[in-house]
Amino acid sequence: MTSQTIANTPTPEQIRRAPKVLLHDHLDGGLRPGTIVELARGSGYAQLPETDPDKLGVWFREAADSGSLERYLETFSHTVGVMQTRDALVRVARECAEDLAEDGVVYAEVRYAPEQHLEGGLSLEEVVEAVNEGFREGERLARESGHRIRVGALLTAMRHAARALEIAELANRYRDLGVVGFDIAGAEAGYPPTRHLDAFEYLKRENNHFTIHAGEAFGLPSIWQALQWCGADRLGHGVRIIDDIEVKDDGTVHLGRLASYVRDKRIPLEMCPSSNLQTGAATSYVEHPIGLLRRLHFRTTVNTDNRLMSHTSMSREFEHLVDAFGYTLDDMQWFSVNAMKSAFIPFDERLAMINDVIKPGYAELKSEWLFQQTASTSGSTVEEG
Ligand SMILES: O=c1[nH]cnc2c1ncn2[C@@H]1O[C@H](CO)[C@@H](O)[C@H]1O
Ligand SMILES: [Zn+2]
Repeated sequence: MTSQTIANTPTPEQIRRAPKVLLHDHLDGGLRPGTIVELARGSGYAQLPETDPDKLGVWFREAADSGSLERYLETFSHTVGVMQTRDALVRVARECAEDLAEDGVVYAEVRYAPEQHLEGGLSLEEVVEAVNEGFREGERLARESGHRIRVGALLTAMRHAARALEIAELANRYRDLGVVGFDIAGAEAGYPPTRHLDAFEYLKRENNHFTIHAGEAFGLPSIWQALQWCGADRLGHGVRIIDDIEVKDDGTVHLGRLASYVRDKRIPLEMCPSSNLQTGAATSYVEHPIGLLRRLHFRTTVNTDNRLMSHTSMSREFEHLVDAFGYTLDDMQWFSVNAMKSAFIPFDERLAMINDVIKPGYAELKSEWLFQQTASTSGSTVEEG
């Protein structure tokens, strides 16, 4: 191993400081346990399984660790349950932006389903405006404590419900006003994305952007529909694309037509390793398809999905991947640039984030070893030649 590769294996501290880009994070999957307890107390929500924040955090992680997407999703009734007022939404969104910024995320697209936050009498518009306000506050507070982050919202429609067109119209109305795109989420098996074709066709006519949760709890047909019937710009998870890739005994790799299409068209895959382990979409970090997909140069990105349920953060996801695959700061930069290229904000802004924020951030981290080595070993590892 050369000194360069030793230095390039990032420490947890470097991973945290590295500029990271997050495309797949659910607002209602990332609350601080302490906030849930306080919001429940304030609103009279009495169904929480624990009222001690630490125990509640453990409860979410364990309950979500069920091996099935359906059971994983049941835990959201408690977070959604305390997000029914304007103040609660502003607070949760503000803390989300602050927590991501603290973790070194410089750009995030955070999604939630407005239709799930109407029980306290808010309108869809009031929900969107409250969340946007929280994100703006969080960005400002982050800046005051020395972090820079930009957060855009994705509006999600629930795939078992029938409000997708309405939510797509909402996303279009709030375009350039804090909302950057649209998504569908919820149980995948039995709810193919083509159920919501009208919403996707509407968004295409409006030149708007959308991603679809596909290839998580269901396989290739779901990915195929999301791309070829619905026209998704990105795939939420998409891990099952691995079913269309054959690795032969001699190490050669054969891609089926769909996997080839995904790679050739540079379709971004929003991969969420820890979440996949909990829902049974993958068996371990080492065996997670992200390793192969990155090697094969698919447009792979690293994401959190639900920081609360998966007890994770962007830094933790990268720590797991560094452990499993020996990734370096160069790999981290590759994932981050991939994610930024795949964001739903305008091209010039993506480019500026890549050239003026992400690349300089990694260059700074990557250069640190030069100075550390000079100071600590004063030339003892210099090779003759
Ligand atoms: O990994 C996932 N797959 C599918 N649906 C999900 C996942 N994580 C969260 N949600 C669903 O998206 C809603 C809006 O944020 C959440 O309430 C949850 O039901
Ligand atoms: Zn998700």
